[in-house]
Amino acid sequence: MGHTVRVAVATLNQWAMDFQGNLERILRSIEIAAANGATYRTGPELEVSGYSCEDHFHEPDTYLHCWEVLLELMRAPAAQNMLIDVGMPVQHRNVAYNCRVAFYNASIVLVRPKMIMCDDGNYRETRWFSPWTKERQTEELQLPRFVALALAQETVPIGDAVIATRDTCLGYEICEELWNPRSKHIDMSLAGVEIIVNGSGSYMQLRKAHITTDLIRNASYKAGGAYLFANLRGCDGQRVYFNGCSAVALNGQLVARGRQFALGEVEVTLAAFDLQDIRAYRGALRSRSSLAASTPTYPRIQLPIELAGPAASWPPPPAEPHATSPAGDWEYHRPEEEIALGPACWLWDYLRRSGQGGFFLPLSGGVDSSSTAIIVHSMCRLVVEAVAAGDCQVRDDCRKILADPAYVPSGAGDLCGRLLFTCYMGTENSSRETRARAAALADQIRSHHLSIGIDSAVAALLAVFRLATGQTPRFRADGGCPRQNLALQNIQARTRMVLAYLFAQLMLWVHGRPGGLLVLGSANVDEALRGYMTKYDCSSADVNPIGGISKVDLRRFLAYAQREFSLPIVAEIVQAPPTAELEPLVDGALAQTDEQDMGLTYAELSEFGRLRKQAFCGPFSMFCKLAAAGGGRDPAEVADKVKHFFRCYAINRHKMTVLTPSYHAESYSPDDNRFDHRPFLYRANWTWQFRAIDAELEPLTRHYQQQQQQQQQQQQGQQTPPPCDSEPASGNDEPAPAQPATGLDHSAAPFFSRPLTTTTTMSGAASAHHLYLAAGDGQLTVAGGGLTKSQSSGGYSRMHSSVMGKIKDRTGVPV
Ligand SMILES: Nc1ncnc2c1ncn2[C@@H]1O[C@H](COP(=O)(O)OP(=O)(O)OC[C@H]2O[C@@H]([n+]3cccc(C(=O)O)c3)[C@H](O)[C@@H]2O)[C@@H](O)[C@H]1O
Ligand SMILES: Nc1ncnc2c1ncn2[C@@H]1O[C@H](COP(=O)(O)OP(=O)(O)OP(=O)(O)O)[C@@H](O)[C@H]1O
Ligand SMILES: NC(=O)CC[C@H](N)C(=O)O
Repeated sequence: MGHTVRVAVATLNQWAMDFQGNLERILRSIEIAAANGATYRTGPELEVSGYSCEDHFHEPDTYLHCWEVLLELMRAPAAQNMLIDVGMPVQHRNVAYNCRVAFYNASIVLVRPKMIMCDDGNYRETRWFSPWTKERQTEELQLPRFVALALAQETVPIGDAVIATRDTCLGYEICEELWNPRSKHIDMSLAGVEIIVNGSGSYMQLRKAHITTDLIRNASYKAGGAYLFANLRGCDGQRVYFNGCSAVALNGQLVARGRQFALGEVEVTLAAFDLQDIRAYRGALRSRSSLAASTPTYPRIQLPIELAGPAASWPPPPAEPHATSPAGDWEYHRPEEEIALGPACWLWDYLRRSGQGGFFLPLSGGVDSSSTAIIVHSMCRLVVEAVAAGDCQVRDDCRKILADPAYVPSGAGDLCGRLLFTCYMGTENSSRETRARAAALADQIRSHHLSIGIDSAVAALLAVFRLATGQTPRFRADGGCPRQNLALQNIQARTRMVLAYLFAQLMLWVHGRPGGLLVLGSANVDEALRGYMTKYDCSSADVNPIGGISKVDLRRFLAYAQREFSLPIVAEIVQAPPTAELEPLVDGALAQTDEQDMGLTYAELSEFGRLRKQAFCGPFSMFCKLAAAGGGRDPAEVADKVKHFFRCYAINRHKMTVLTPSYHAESYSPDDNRFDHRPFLYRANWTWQFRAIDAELEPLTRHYQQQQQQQQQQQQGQQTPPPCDSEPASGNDEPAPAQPATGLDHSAAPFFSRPLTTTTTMSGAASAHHLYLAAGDGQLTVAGGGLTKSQSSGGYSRMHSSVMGKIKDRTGVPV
């Protein structure tokens, strides 16, 4: 008798409503598990139906087909003599639950419904499912008649129970239950559950991967035991990319892990661990043991089998290409790598599942469309690597897309030349430089490139207008008013979109291939937020891989791609000032740059975007935060920028309702369709809110002016005493914090570039607000205790300004 258990954790690239494909992928993972001697197999959340079925979870068919798939799995030869659980929706007494269903041979052992739902970000679980709220209770689930008949089993326990085998005990927490402060693994592990299993549907966001790993590691460190985390990976039919990273942790250490980004549809992470190590570890945690002694027990479903076996009986380590182990050191991808890999994998899923023959991209030679082109190139690199590594699924998908049954890519360039069609669409306002940059990039990534002129199309449309109205609109440079100037820009931009769809439909016909191309969009998140885009121009496309990524991160990505993918032209693309090139040159010089046009820099926009969505700031608190961060800026200037931003945002919010579906990469995404639910008809002058800013501005401006005077005096060599309200309170100064690990790019942040310390404490709601405010980046950097309450009793606003006066930067200068 051994004590060592070998477990298999499956990472699956499932597809919502693809019951056939999902069944095959689950089966494949079971076969790999069996071939590698695992006695237990688990997989991701809702793996049978796919996670993103959404309102299909209201359809009885979805439940029916899940039970049908389950029966198929239970009958499979590879599934015999192994404890297996799968994620699927189950209805019990007219309530739908998101469940793990455990079975052994021909018997369903337990149905464990999810107890804590996820409703943040892109998640909407309570729209379809209810949480199981009866703690440590089970009921009998009446199996559907055809299942009962097939299995000769009428009912199965459903509820908050665990499975006790002869040698160990196993329990479930499903995805969000790990993220919640009352995580289910805590009570279960105190009640003697040794193996905690988490089937997840966790999607990727930039800089998020470490969170899941930390949670798993911490869970098994504090509670002891084995923690099995199985996640989905890829695009299952929605904007998100499921994040992979399935892992096994034991007593605080990761012992096996799967990949975050990969094209393979099935990956099985194997791990073996000694149950005695869990017992020894837990026994030595004395505080845990005394708590465990008084912890109420769970209903235990007795299963008379053994999960452990003598290691000698196992087959030799896997020759399987899809099996990975062990963990080694967990390496996180940097954000720029995440951009290179995540959207690339997502695009691959989208392309092969859409049945289209490739991509068409209007390539302007600017940062955004170039980033999109390079992401497709990155996708081609991944495809070539996977084919070279022997992934037949990827090879076959590739052949199907290209309609070439014998195709083997000779390199990423070769594949890119067949999959990606780029097109520069110049007008008389386009410069030689952007045309040349687009051509050079196409050459370096080896896309199939065209460079065309669209002036005749624009002229034809304007002729129709002239004929109908007798009027000829003029550019500003020729004496036209802003309305005419804008209309003349937008007609160029929209003509590009019409032509893009024409070329996408016909380019494969021209090349003698069947099918059409998906049109790629490259509008970026910040421009969308500001409304600096033409509705239904090339920002409207079939799909947009960069629509959730800020310009700041895109630039980092381009720098990375230049190096890693050897694309020298990218240096020029990054350095060139972003411009739309829709207005005529003035005296041969560029008359239009994006930042000038927008009245905001991209760095500022990025900051506003974060404050609006991630910090939930309205105009007033956005102003307060930015004014507090100071950076030596005139508060009046900050107020103007904030108002300008909110005005533009309000006027243009309607554009978010028709944003092209894009890869979800950031929690500040303004995607109105799924993620950022707001009105699209605003009172754009924000009367009430802007008045609050103005009231706040007055004392701040006074203070700012004082400060300016002081600095001038200091510069003139005069020693002047500091104003009384900026006197440091002794003992309260803390050293300036190290650069916080919040993901904020301080090098690019215009307002928050200086970490702050404060010399005051505050009380009540206002103080909490402003403590955070002073830090400006989610990190409290405030000296503790010892200060009097604000003298102000005159309400929120006055208290705020008195506090503001006491906030200092690291050199002690009040801001
Ligand atoms: N609340 C509301 N709900 C629904 N629709 C609303 C609306 N308010 C206006 N509209 C409609 O929206 C339309 C106006 O939006 P739109 O046509 O986009 O036009 P508009 O926003 O006026 O102009 C496009 C903007 O993009 C900028 N731009 C500059 C350079 C390059 C590019 C580029 O794309 O290459 C763009 C340009 O400077 C300008 O700020 C109109 O049809 C109007 O009736
Ligand atoms: N001269 C052009 N040729 C081809 N496509 C263009 C051209 N100008 C613009 N586009 C397309 O229209 C989209 C929106 O144009 P816009 O001027 O707003 O560019 P952008 O969002 O700043 O992107 P980029 O950085 O790629 O120029 C671009 O991303 C690109 O796909
Ligand atoms: N499916 C879920 O329960 C998601 C849980 C979690 N909040 C995540 O982002 O991964």
